Amino acid sequence: MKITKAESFILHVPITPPITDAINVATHWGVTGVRIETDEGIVGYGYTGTTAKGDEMIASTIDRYYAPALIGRDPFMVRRIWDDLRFGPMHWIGRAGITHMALAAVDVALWDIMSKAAGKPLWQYLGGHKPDKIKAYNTNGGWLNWSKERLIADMTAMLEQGFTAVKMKVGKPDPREDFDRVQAVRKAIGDEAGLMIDVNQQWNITTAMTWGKKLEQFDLIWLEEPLNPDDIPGHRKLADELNVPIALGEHVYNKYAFRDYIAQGAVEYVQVDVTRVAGVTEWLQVAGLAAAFDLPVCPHVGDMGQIHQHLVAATPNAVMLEYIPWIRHIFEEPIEVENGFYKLPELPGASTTILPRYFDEYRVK
Ligand SMILES: O=C(NO)[C@H](O)[C@H](O)[C@H](O)CO
Ligand SMILES: [Mg+2]
Repeated sequence: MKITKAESFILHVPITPPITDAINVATHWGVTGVRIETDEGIVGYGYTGTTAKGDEMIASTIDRYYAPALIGRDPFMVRRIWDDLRFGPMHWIGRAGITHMALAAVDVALWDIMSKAAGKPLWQYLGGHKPDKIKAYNTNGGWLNWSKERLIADMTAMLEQGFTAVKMKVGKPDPREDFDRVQAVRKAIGDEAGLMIDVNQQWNITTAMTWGKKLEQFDLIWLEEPLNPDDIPGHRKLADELNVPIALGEHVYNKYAFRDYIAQGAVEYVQVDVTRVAGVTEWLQVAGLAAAFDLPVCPHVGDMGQIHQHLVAATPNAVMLEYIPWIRHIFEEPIEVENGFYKLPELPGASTTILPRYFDEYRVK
């Protein structure tokens, strides 16, 4: 099989109503990726996820440097192609961020093509582990711009829909407000429901130690991204001294950085995201690294779950998956959560095929 064409795309899908966390304001989700055609008529789609900023830099990396290098290549040589692009001209200007996310999009498209050619959903092409469903937790009712009343209403509604765990954002200017909101949510949802909190990197070590300790009483599943993602020693200190597991990974870009976090005992839930590391090829390596340390993988959903549902279904130490439904409607086979569990996709491929009408409607480039 040979690649005959590779062209980037940028879609901006509205988020209604807009949401905030401690460091992001998102009015649209950026679906920036690549559509790859082959001489056997199989078309692959791969993409990375943004808050609809910087997409043009990712797209131009694909069009100017990655696409020309793909023409004529066999998609099944995916790992050789990964090395060639990773250590190509873009290596000099970036081993993370823009150039790495552009490679993620290309790599996902190649795994989409290979599994389509095999007539299998990616989770079966990789070798299935969970036979029919994977556990979900819902983030889409816990945003930092939600009023306390809306927070409580959404959290209880999501649990009534069958979710057994929900996540809320903290990181307000005054941590006492965070404490009050977490206390109110825990009171409203009862002691049985699972609850995670996500700081989105807003605290320093002093705030994290002080308020992490105070929040222990609410029996949290994890404390997510409490500090700057480059502060490994700080997260190690929190992992040692707080009685709540530390979760992070959505801002960790490659297997070496995950190695440092894992080897230094600075992470307990590994949230490796296929759209932030360079695709399926690198995601599998990080999941294997976590497995060697008996750590659970719970991916962040920069892809909004379409690809990660496959990866979690194929990975023994992947225990559950975040659910945010902002863009599911644009896909040929949208993620489907029923009674708190993702139903596994059946169509061949990585569930990245975008419906033409939405491709046109949301395309900005
Ligand atoms: O932190 C997260 N999940 O754990 C969310 O991805 C972000 O809050 C949203 O994407 C908004 O940028
Ligand atoms: Mg997060």
